[in-house]
Amino acid sequence: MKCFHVKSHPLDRPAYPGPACTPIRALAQPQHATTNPARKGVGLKSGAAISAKAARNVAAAALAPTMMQMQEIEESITQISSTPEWKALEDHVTEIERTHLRDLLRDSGRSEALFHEHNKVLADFSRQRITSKTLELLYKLAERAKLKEKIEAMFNGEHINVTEDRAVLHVALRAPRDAVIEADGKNVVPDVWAVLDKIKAFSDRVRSGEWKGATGKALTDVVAIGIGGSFLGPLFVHTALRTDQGAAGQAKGRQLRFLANVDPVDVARALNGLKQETTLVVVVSKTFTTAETMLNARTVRTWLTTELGTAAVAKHMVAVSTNLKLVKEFGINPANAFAFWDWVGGRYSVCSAVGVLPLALQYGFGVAEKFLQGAHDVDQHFRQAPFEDNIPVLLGLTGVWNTTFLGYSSLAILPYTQALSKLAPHIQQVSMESNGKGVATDGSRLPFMAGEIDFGEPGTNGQHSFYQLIHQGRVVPCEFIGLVKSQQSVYLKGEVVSNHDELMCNFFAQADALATGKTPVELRAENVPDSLIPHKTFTGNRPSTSLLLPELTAFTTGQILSLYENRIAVQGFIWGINSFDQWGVELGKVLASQVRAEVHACRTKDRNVLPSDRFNASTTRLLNRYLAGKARLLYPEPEDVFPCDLIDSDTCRPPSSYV
Ligand SMILES: O=P(O)(O)OC[C@H]1O[C@](O)(CO)[C@@H](O)[C@@H]1O
Repeated sequence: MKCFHVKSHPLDRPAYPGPACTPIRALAQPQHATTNPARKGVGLKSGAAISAKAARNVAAAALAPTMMQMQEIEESITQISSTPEWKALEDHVTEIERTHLRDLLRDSGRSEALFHEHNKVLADFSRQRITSKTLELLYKLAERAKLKEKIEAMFNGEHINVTEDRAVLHVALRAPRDAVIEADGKNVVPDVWAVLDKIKAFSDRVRSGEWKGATGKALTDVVAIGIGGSFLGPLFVHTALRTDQGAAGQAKGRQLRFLANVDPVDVARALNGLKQETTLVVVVSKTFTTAETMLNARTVRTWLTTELGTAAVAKHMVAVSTNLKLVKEFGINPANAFAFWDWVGGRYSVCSAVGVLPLALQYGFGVAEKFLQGAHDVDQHFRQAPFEDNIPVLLGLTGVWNTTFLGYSSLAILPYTQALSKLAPHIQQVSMESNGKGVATDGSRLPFMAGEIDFGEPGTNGQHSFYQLIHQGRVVPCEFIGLVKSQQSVYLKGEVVSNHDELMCNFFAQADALATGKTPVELRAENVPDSLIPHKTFTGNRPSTSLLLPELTAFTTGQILSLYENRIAVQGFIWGINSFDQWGVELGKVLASQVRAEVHACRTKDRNVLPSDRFNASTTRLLNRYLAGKARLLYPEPEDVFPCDLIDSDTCRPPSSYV
């Protein structure tokens, strides 16, 4: 195995040049009020001790009208946990604790009322620990939290992302061409469709072979470089479509791969077996400053240009970003850049060029468009259906009920199809980066835990992994997703059921097993020895929701995406938090850059030991062990011109002339 060393490109910016990432402090936090970075120069003095109310007023006066509207919405409800509606739900918990799902499920009228359907998406909430009274109380909480108004504020392009002073309009990315959705007084839909049209034209040219690489060959393979929201959503959709017959038929002879991790192992895996002359690289980064993505982009650019020459970048590299200036500085022709906008959050960007470009290159624009239509379909349902019949709202409300009131802090996402194996990783980011917050939108500290811990695996694999815990250990609310029809049909003559039926038998059985459990009485009736009865007893009463869809296509994949995105928004709106910023991610980035500076100093100056005052004793010791290790690699001084040489991985050193 060889590794290669990459010289810096003349067009590269200095390392990690992004704006200083000062985590925002709460606007209205009494002891820590400070400047809102979204409105430079109008904040409060750091450390000033003022009342929360005064802070809100000063901050509000300095904010845009749309942000003030949002503040007004919040004004009457902060904190949601001090309202009578919240208290009523807390009191209701004792009533629910006296019930058991085993009994609740005997009431067929209740079950009937807890089924909801939208455009063939069937949702069964009957295995949630709820009664009609629970729902009534949750609707009252939603009213108190101004859920309806907040949903409207989102669709109307108000700046509900208050800490970044931005609209949150990913719903506009999947709106039909003739829709009107305004952000800051401008209809954004024509801009969205201008980019979609550009993607269609470009992907048609690449797929037809009209767009040729540097050696005149058609580009059949695509490597999409991006991380977080610039990776997980597109990977989820690509994984969902790979075995869909309609989509797969469009992808014959083509490959789509992703490179996310800055780990050189991921580079090696992503490029393994690919030929530069038939590869198109899509660099996907909203900011175009993300350290991992930019290093990977430079690495792959070197992989291309070493083989094909510098001019090949024009034919082999395109970009998706909101930062077209940096795209140009990187060396990608702006004509080959696909824009999106700051009103699209990274984790909500799969319906922008972030997802649509790689998907259109792989499956054709028509398939990608169906995905957008599916997401739009559920957006419409979310905006229009009464809460009592609104699947994303009910998913969100039951999520709040489970997490906040019943105290179950996690959620298992359990699709019974391998094609949805990347749903849980995507939703982990959407949910946990959105709702993993410790402060309300006004900056006051939350007196309760927001957010939930999301994880999941496709059934039945998960059953042989962590289901023991969810059946008998901690209570983990589950979301089961099943399909009536599989993407692949297999039935072996003589088998009791088809392969898909076998899979789905588990889908139905698991939800009931969790709800009803198994009692000692039942076990005795089955002659289970007394010594084993405690081990085989399952208390049951473990909540779940089942979603049943007709099949998994581009359209229904879009529906699933919108169900989750909007469910997560509902939870954030109820908790009174800003689900659309991610300041928590920044702290780690800042610390990583301090470590990077020290590692660089050690590598370039052949300094063996870190000065002891840089980090704590633990980190210093670990870093010293790392720096002294076998993988030690000496860098040339920065001014050295360093050709892209392959280095032997045994010594992991560049050629001796450069050391
Ligand atoms: O698209 P970018 O700007 O490279 O950012 C990648 C990801 O980094 C984050 O900012 C933090 O993980 C995400 O929100 C985003 O999706």
